[in-house]
Amino acid sequence: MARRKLVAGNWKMHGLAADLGEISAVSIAAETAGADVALCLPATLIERAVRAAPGFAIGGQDVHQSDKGAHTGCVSAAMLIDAGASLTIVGHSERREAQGESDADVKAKAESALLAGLSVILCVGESDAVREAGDAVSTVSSQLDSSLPRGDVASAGVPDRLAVAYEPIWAIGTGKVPSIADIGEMHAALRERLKAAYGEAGEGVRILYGGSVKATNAAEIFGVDDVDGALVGGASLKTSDFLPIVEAAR
Ligand SMILES: O=C(CO)COP(=O)(O)O
Repeated sequence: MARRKLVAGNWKMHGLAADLGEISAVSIAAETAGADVALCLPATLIERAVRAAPGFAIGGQDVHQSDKGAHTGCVSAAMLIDAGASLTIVGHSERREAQGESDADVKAKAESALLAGLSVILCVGESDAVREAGDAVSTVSSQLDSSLPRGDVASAGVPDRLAVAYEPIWAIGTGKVPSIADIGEMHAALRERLKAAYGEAGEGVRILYGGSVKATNAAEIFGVDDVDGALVGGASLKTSDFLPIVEAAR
């Protein structure tokens, strides 16, 4: 099945008003790109980015599972939408690790975001130790099984508004990338899990690769079956690094 590629940048804890020019430059290039393009920004920058780049897909990096309440420091899906966001990341390994988010938390976050009308990039990925032990595919498959939105929420958001990002933890920010064969094996396994969860609709869910994606390796990674785009960290911060990756997805 032909799926349009999605190249999303995750700015993590980077980005000030001085960087709005980078965002508007990406948004202009995105108008003629052969792929969908998005930037997931710190919450503080979302509203100004939406003003600087009208019509461009701006996202958050996390969302709380509740609509509102006594959750100091958290942001709800309604708040992201209110700021002009159209998507959000959930389940990034940096949050799973540092904030102790479980698969059940990630599932609840994805369901809350989809119900509110956001698109979701749901991240999964294995540690170095799991990869070394030969358990990467089984571990990440079961992580996906227990993080995926289910029930009525799933049918409202699948396949158009859900993407999965496979991000091996050991490849994030390290310059290390799995072999092309390993990426292909993992993405094929995740496609099977998506079809098991959603039937044929699982064919439409995009599976992104993330972890040290650069202009120099993007084209080869995008050529792998069931790689439907990328979630890019460090190389999304500068237009000059990011746009060649977007171009490689054409
Ligand atoms: O974590 C990532 C994107 O969410 C990947 O980060 P890097 O592209 O910097 O390795």
